[in-house]
Amino acid sequence: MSDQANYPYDRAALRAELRTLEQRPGVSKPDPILTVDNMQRRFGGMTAVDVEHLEVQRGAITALIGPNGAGKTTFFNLLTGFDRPSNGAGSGSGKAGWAFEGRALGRTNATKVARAGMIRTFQLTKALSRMTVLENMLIGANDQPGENLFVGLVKPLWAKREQENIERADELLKRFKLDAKRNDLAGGLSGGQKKLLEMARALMANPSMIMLDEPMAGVNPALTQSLLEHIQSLRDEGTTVLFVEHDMHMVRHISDWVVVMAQGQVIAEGLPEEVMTSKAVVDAYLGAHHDRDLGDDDVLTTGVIRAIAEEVAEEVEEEEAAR
Ligand SMILES: Nc1ncnc2c1ncn2[C@@H]1O[C@H](COP(=O)(O)OP(=O)(O)OP(=O)(O)O)[C@@H](O)[C@H]1O
Repeated sequence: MSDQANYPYDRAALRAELRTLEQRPGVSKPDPILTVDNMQRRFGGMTAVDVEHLEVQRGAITALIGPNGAGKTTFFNLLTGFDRPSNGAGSGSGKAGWAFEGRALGRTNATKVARAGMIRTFQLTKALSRMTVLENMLIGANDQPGENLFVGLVKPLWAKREQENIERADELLKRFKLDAKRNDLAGGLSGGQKKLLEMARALMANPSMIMLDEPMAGVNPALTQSLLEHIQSLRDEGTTVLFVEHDMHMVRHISDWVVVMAQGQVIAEGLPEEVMTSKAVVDAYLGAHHDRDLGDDDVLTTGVIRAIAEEVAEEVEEEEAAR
């Protein structure tokens, strides 16, 4: 799928390498594709994001979890140029600095971040819902003719590029089993199909890293497995995946590494089976939920945390017994 189709992916080797790392916030990774330093975002007197240092491992699926209001979406917005850090960006002391593939992104706008290969998914807005599935896909291409005056002026090149984009869109629609919906309005798709379209659209730009904001939200069980498989196959083809998700079963099953945020800070990092049951993490969730009435759609309730902790403990015991 991505340009790194020949990436020598070996999940066991990657996991083994990650297993050797110290499990603490800000730990260095063997091959980081994204590094973040000193990123702060305040809204009035409230600090929504305060990340001292974070590295995202190339080729891995990294989950970003944390209780409601932890700052995950704000952090995504900052990384992708849709928001600006309160402490400014650049290399000066006290400023936020972040680099993708070694390239500083602090002063880069959202379009350029996307061109650099870091693409996030977007929910279907009203305007996008009124467009067809194919039109949505074409919007995802990084080199839309309309965007580039020079290409727009050179008509034959323009037509060729558009044809290539259509071919790529058709390939992706087939892969995501949306080809039968190609000419339907995107607004008419089911919740799960919309999620697939968001992912397929992001892939039009051939990203080296894809950022998914709650890929499982609103997806019915029939499509859950298919979404999980798509995410895993992206990773297996060499695309780095960073995703925010509340569905802890999904996090546990597909992540190679988990980063936990609470109150704007990274409070823990590690292997899913270890970090998700660590005391600091459970306390962060319980603390956040402590004085609040949980809505029905809060997937991560105290009961779920306990159930996962028990499930993980059983698996660890079985693994140990098998050794
Ligand atoms: N534009 C804004 N103006 C004021 N406060 C904001 C704004 N955006 C986010 N916040 C606040 O910043 C904090 C972090 O919010 P954010 O949406 O990033 O958290 P989150 O971890 O993504 O939460 P959730 O899991 O519920 O989506 C919250 O307290 C939120 O109310």
